Amino acid sequence: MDIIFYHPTFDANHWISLLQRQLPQARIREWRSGDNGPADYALVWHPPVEMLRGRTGLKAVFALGAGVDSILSKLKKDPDLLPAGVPLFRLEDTGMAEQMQEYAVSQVLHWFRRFDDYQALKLQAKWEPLADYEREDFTIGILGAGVLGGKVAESLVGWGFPVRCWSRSHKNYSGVKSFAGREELSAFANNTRVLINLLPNTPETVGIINSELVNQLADNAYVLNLARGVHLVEDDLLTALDSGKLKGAMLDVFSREPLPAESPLWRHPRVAITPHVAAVTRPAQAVEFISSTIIQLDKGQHPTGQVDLQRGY
Ligand SMILES: NC(=O)C1=CN([C@@H]2O[C@H](COP(=O)(O)OP(=O)(O)OC[C@H]3O[C@@H](n4cnc5c(N)ncnc54)[C@H](OP(=O)(O)O)[C@@H]3O)[C@@H](O)[C@H]2O)C=CC1
Ligand SMILES: O=CC(=O)O
Repeated sequence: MDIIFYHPTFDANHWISLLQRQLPQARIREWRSGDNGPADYALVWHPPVEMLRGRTGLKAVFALGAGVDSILSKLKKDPDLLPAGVPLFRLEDTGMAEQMQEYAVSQVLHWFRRFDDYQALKLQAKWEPLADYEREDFTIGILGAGVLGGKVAESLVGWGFPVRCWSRSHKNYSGVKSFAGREELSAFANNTRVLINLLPNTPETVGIINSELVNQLADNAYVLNLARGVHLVEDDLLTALDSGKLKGAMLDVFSREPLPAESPLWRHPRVAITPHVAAVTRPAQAVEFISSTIIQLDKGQHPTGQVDLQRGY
């Protein structure tokens, strides 16, 4: 079995040695421009078109992340990016769910315990105990209830918050109220105090966090965007923060990354920012998932993780 690997920034030697341990029989190499040698599987992130063009003999391509929007948007512009008929797989969890849980739980607790207010008071040297928030007034609404959204929901249920989720199809997560489809989006938003986004970037989800949605949230609501910048209409967010509808926002992802220095988001006192680090690819866990998927494919089985190219996730 031949495997080719390409990532613009990852340490290819490290990945190849991890893969080799899991798949000792495989011949694994870093792909470089001009390499037209044999390949059964390709592991990629932002692959050059030349890498996969015409490789119809591939058994699968693996994206080295959870979101495949960058690959699918390039594919629209250049159909040679992925050989027709070859399945595309993405990383399912591989350590990202735990990171998303840490991020979401810590930020929800930060807002729930009013650390944002205490930080503002501290800057004025004011000693002022504030009234506690009640959990029943702190409904958490999670947009996207898949691999990552489902796990984040589970962890927030564990902290005793009322949790609801919104997805394409209804879910049956313990302690979580499920809403599905556009027709239930308003009911989902109504009374949501903390809106967490874990949707994939598809034509249906772009711009979903806009004035219309935000105005349906509870008053003094918060937005936590962990998925993709294009989901959020940044001007609508700033308007809602300035009008007082929203109390705060924490953003990990932006429509332009790195976020340009002139963006007003950097300077807004109630916006917190991290540089797209909510959940990073963990090589050892990713390699375990990819190797096990390869073994299942080689046995003619149907592993999970295949991207539906029509649906876009
Ligand atoms: N900031 C970061 O560091 C990272 C961000 N991400 C982002 O998180 C996203 C989610 O990842 P993951 O949980 O693995 O993805 P999944 O594919 O497992 O889950 C996606 C969820 O979104 C729902 N969904 C998709 N389209 C719609 C729609 N049109 N209407 C309603 N619901 C919809 C799906 O519904 P259904 O279940 O019914 O199909 C599913 O519940 C990734 O696509 C990526 O963009 C991922 C990793 C790191
Ligand atoms: O944003 C990261 C990903 O894996 O998707």
